[in-house]
Order: sequence, then C-alpha cells, then structure tokens
Amino acid sequence: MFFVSLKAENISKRYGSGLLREGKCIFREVSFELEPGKTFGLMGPSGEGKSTLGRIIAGLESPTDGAVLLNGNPLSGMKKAEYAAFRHRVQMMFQDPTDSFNPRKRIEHSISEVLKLLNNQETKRLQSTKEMLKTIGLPEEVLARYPAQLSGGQLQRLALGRILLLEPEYIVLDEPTSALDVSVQAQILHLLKKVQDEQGIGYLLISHDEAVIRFMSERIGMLKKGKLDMIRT
Ligand SMILES: Nc1ncnc2c1ncn2[C@@H]1O[C@H](COP(=O)(O)OP(=O)(O)OP(=O)(O)O)[C@@H](O)[C@H]1O
Repeated sequence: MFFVSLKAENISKRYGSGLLREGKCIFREVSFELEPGKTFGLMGPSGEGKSTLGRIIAGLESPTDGAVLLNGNPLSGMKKAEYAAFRHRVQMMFQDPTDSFNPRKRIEHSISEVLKLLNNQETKRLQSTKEMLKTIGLPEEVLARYPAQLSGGQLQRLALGRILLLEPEYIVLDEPTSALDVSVQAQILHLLKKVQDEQGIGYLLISHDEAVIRFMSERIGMLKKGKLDMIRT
C-alpha cells in the first residue's frame, strides 16, 4: 500500500458563530497527522471536542478555520466525486453498536446493503462476507439473526466487519469499547490491533479511558481547554 497521509492542519471549531456573533470556540489551531498502520490516540475530558474533531477529520463536519488534507489536498476543495471517494476511504466507527444496525432487518441485510454499494457480483459478495466473518471471528449463523439477538461485543465486531468490507485506509474509532462490558472491551481492542496489523489501516482512536489509549496508540494527544497537547510523540 502506498503512503496516504491524512492531516488536520490548524483546525479551529466554533459553534453558533455568524456575521454578528463570535460563537463558542471549542478548540483552536489543532494539528495532527494520521499514518497508515498506526494509531493516534485522542484523549481528554468530556465535552472538549474529541468527537467533533473526529467528525471533522472524517469529513462529516467542516472546521471553522484550518483544513483537512488528504495527501496534501484540502478536503474543502474536492469535487463531488473526489469527496465521495474520500468518504469511502475514511470510515467512522461509533460507541454504541446497536445504533449501527437496523433493528428490523437481519444482519445479512445490513451487510449486503454495503456490498451492493460496491457493485460486487453475487459470488464475490458471498466470498467477501465469509472472509470478513473469519476476520472478525464470528460464525456464519449470525447473518440470519436480528441485532437484538446478538451481544454488544458481537455487534461491535460486525460493525467493524461491515466497515472492513469497504477496505478503508483510515478509521475514526469514537469510543469503540465504552458501551461494552469490561471483559469484552479487551477482545475488541485486540481485534482492532490484529486488523490493523493485517490490513495497514490507520486509526484515530478517541477515548476518555487513558489505559485504552496507552495500550493502543503510537502517538497520543490530549485535547483540553481548546488545545491539543502531545503526550506521546
Ligand atoms: N452541533 C453543535 N452545535 C453546538 N454545539 C455543539 C454541537 N456539537 C457539539 N457541540 C458542543 O461542542 C463541545 C464538544 O462536543 P464533543 O461531543 O465533540 O466533545 P467530546 O470531547 O467528544 O465529549 P464526550 O466525550 O462527552 O463525547 C460540547 O460543549 C458540545 O456541547
């Protein structure tokens, strides 16, 4: 895989600003870089803007100032098709896996929706699904179940598996284990590490849990009082 860098450059975010109002500045001039196969851990107290920063680097929200750069190209200057490709390459995984699946549909439906987006043939779809289930360590029986018939850990594995079908280069993991029992948290973290080793995906890991961040991350930043301080470089 060739080196694809994803950078936040002097990002500031203000909510509620307009022509006449300054608004509330959440953070100011934050810069950091994600690299393939590595994890940047983002920690900090609640409400300091970790999730906002994650959404900005995933292209789901715009910064008030500064830029998100993919291989040096600003996201804000991308054409529609380029932006769609960016959104494919940079995925997001959330805290509560039950929110990631339609409760009224069997798991196989949610998985095949993603595969259809990729325009794969039926046989290729079947093969990708089987390989994905092997990677995340779940049996094929789960496909016939409804989300409520699976545990939080199993659903979070599937949420990751569904993202992996898109072959992303980066994943923003927003508190990926916070909704899970302690015993299951470690399994998910180990799975994330295994997948990263095998596929070279870069992670932005957001967590309020310092132990999780320290276990997973090559580099660590603390977002506090509107600033990002590097704790491990
Ligand atoms: N759309 C919005 N409009 C106005 N303010 C917002 C909006 N989204 C977030 N905020 C505010 O921005 C701040 C940062 O929120 P954010 O969720 O990014 O923090 P966080 O560090 O991820 O917190 P937590 O760990 O509790 O999720 C909060 O004060 C929040 O109220």
